[in-house]
Amino acid sequence: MTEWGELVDKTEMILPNIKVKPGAISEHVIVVGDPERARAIGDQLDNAEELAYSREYRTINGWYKGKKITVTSHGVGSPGAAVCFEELIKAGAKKIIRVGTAGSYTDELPPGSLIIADSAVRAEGLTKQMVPDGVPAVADFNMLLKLEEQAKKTNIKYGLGTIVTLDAFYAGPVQFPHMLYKESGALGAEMELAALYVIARLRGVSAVGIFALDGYAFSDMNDYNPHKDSVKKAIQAEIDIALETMLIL
Ligand SMILES: O=P(O)(O)O[C@H]1O[C@H](CO)[C@@H](O)[C@H]1O
Ligand SMILES: O=c1cc[nH]c(=O)[nH]1
Repeated sequence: MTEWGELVDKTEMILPNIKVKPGAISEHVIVVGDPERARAIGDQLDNAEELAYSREYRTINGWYKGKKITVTSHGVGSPGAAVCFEELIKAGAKKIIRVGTAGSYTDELPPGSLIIADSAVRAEGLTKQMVPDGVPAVADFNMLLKLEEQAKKTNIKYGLGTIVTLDAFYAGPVQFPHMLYKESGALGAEMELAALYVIARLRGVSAVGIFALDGYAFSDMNDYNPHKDSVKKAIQAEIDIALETMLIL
């Protein structure tokens, strides 16, 4: 008897949200929040081709120094980003580097410097619906070492440590617990890394994250301006570090 599954032509299958076919991407994937950043990275690749631009998810294939790389934007916030990470993994992603921006917790890492995140605090809601409390959100150790190896070759300042993944960007009457996390050892805050680390570990793939600091997490986000030259320079530096890391993975 014919099984229902046999009637589905897998070559015609398309992932519902990122709108990419399984197998159409590289195993080496860079993920970024901003579709414009995805395009900018695509501009640095040879023979770049946009595979899809669906919702906030823009996916570009290209070649960096002879290595096939895919770049995808995942938008802002863990739930939407998680959809992207899951579908990228279904499409064939095995080594994922998040190239993001974050707010700093410390004067030792001023705007314009970088954080390489060995771990993320799960201060968001998405992973709580997926795995129990206490499950850590951690980087792949090998990818972390390789990423730091490349960062050391540059003269940009970076810190290696924990980043906090939050859901809210603009505060309400409830204050963000930034000071508590800072005193607990975190270096900065962003909005998607914990989801990436938890999902990568769950699905058996590897991931790491690097962040350009675009301000201080404690400051009033109504004055947020991530478009300063020093931040643009740091974003370019982390893109270069991520691309060079892909060559040795
Ligand atoms: O610059 P990206 O990669 O989007 O990362 C950070 O910037 C966004 C907020 O402006 C959030 O997505 C946060 O995680
Ligand atoms: O989530 C983010 C991203 C960049 N800068 C911040 O302060 N927070």
